[in-house]
Amino acid sequence: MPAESPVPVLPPPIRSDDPASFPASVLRDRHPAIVARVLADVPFAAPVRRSLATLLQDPTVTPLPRDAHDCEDWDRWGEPYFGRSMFEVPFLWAENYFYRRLLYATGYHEPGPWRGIDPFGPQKAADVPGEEELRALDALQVLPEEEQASALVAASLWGNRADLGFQLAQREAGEVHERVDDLVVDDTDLLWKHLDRRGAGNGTVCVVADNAGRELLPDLVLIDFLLRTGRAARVELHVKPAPYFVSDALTADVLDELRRFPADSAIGRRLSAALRDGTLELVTDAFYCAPLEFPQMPESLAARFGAARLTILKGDLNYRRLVGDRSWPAETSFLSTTGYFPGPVAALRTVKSDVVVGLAAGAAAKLPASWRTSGAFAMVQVRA
Ligand SMILES: O=P(O)(O)OC[C@@]1(O)O[C@H](CO)[C@@H](O)[C@@H]1O
Repeated sequence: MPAESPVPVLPPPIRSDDPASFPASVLRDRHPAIVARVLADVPFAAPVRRSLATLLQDPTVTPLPRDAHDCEDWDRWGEPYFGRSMFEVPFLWAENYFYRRLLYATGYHEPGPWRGIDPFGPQKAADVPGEEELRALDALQVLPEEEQASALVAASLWGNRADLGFQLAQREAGEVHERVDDLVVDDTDLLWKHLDRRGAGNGTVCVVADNAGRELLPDLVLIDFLLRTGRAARVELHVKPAPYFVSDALTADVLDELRRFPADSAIGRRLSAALRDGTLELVTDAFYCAPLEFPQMPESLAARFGAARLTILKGDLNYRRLVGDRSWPAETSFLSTTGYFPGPVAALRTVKSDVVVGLAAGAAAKLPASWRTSGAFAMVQVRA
């Protein structure tokens, strides 16, 4: 570890026990709004509606029912927390637990007619990119390569606002924030410099996706650019194995998105061909829906990231899992919190939760009070 990046003292994990905090508002206000929307969108029968209501009424963390296929994993992960309130356990853990219980209630994994039905499907379908967005991204191909590169990073970065859980909460609270488009850390040049250094790693770029729809579309166009310009010999697109945080992308969402490219779009055709010949590989892992952070990733993922030229992590939640969902002082170095990651890593994230590292000294104090949760600010951080 370089001298300027000593291993920082670990601050405590973020919890939701302060009623005035952002995490408390997520558990208290956002989760019920998410459940209400699922119940409005999908005609689930009474038992499902009852289980979802119970989940909201009683915040006590309990083991998963014995017929859940992964109950033993959750027994292990939940052991320190069973019997406690979701508001007292680490925030990241509590959120993961909420989504897991929601999927259990709707029978997503269980044998039966509702197996594999995405409870957030109707919301995802209602928020798809329009023809205009597709055409605008398509049109970038005529620009000089450098301009395409910066436009695509910006599109992929700001696409991260397409987070339906976040939008739902803002609408409920009547807070639609002004879109300031401010980058509080911008390592974009470093990102391209690293990718231009051909020969680093095995030529693979891993993209760990976040939201489907409006975020996934620019991600796919960025992937096409990386492949088309030789900045990546192959790309792995990592998606969630099950519905998660409302709008997170699944394999089915990638396929839906590819179908949305106009028939005359070369991008759509190239991406489908890349999937067929393996230069674009879809990857998923149970880790992505587990209440864990990247230091706890399985060997198989660590090996992929370790061999890659670069891993691009999209979104707020991946950021929290990368640096640790803790109350870091904002000036903590990005390098020191990501030193464990097995290969070069870039985070593209609009700031939608309290966790932030890598800011210049004094920079946070100049930002508006709600800057960590408004979604108006963003960061591109790279550890090459
Ligand atoms: O990962 P994403 O889609 O960028 O954001 C996920 C998010 O909306 O969910 C959490 C609160 O539930 C926060 O981390 C963040 O605001």
